Amino acid sequence: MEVAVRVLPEGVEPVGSIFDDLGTGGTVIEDPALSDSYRDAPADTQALDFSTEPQAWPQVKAYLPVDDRLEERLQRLRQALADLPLREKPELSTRELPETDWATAWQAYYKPVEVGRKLVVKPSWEDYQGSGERLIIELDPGMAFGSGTHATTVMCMELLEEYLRPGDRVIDVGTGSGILAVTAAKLGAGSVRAVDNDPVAVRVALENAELNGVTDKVEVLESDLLAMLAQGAAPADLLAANIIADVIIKLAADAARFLVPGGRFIASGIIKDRDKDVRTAINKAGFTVREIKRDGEWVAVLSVREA
Ligand SMILES: C[S@@+](CC[C@H](N)C(=O)[O-])C[C@H]1O[C@@H](n2cnc3c(N)ncnc32)[C@H](O)[C@@H]1O
Repeated sequence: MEVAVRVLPEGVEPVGSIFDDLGTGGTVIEDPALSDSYRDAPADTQALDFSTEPQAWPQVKAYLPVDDRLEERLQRLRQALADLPLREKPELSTRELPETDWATAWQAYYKPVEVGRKLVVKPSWEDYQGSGERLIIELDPGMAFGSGTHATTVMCMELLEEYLRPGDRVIDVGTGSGILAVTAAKLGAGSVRAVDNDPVAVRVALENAELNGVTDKVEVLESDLLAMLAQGAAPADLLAANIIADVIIKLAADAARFLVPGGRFIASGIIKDRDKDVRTAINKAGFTVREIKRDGEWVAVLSVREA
């Protein structure tokens, strides 16, 4: 059930706290004043629907399961709203929504994506009828980043296709769904060490390694960047990191330490305004930039560790 409370601006936070206490697990705030401030803004706000004149007060919405606790929760909500010391009483409305499996609704829009010359990313629940020439990366990204549809992932996969050599020892930093780790294994890497600081990503990456039958090659660890990969452990021939510019800058010196001379460093997640800063850090860490890929706002950089 959608529960909406229209309230004076100063009541938005208190209403949010009331919803928190009810255990709604999050709220939506629709603030006409905020929408008005976007009204004259250009291009990227065009998706907002201004077709109906907004009422003056903001609205706080939350969602409750329709179960035997609903009536008691609504009663507590009404009481808490009545107790708020506001100049005007908030207005409460409720609306029952059709049952949808929100957690999996996105799956309907996730289809196989061909990447580069030799790869295809296939959702685990979809069929793919290709010519049989592409390597299939089976994927269920769940709550982890890395479905193969983001420009940064695609550019990293294309660079892997181009620069990975059979038998390479690979490190994938910020593995997310494990998409780059699995791609590396399928392209012929000898071993892949994948790390992420998000335990959900670690679990999902392992599941995807299993789905693709590459657990003999892919190891997944929870780690802040390279912290859990002991210094002095086997060096790598190729290191990929699709995170964000600031993290790549922080990682560059360690990446150089982990790579053999001539080792390749694929860095992405770089927004184009930060491209120069990242390349400066990469050069300073002892790499020579060999290739730069761009797609819209995003940049990926392939560099090689100098001898
Ligand atoms: C943009 S996603 C990339 C996922 C996947 N590698 C891809 O190319 O699609 C970045 C991932 O880096 C992880 N990450 C961010 N900061 C990190 C850190 N300090 N150490 C390890 N992983 C990190 C995030 O949890 C996220 O899963």
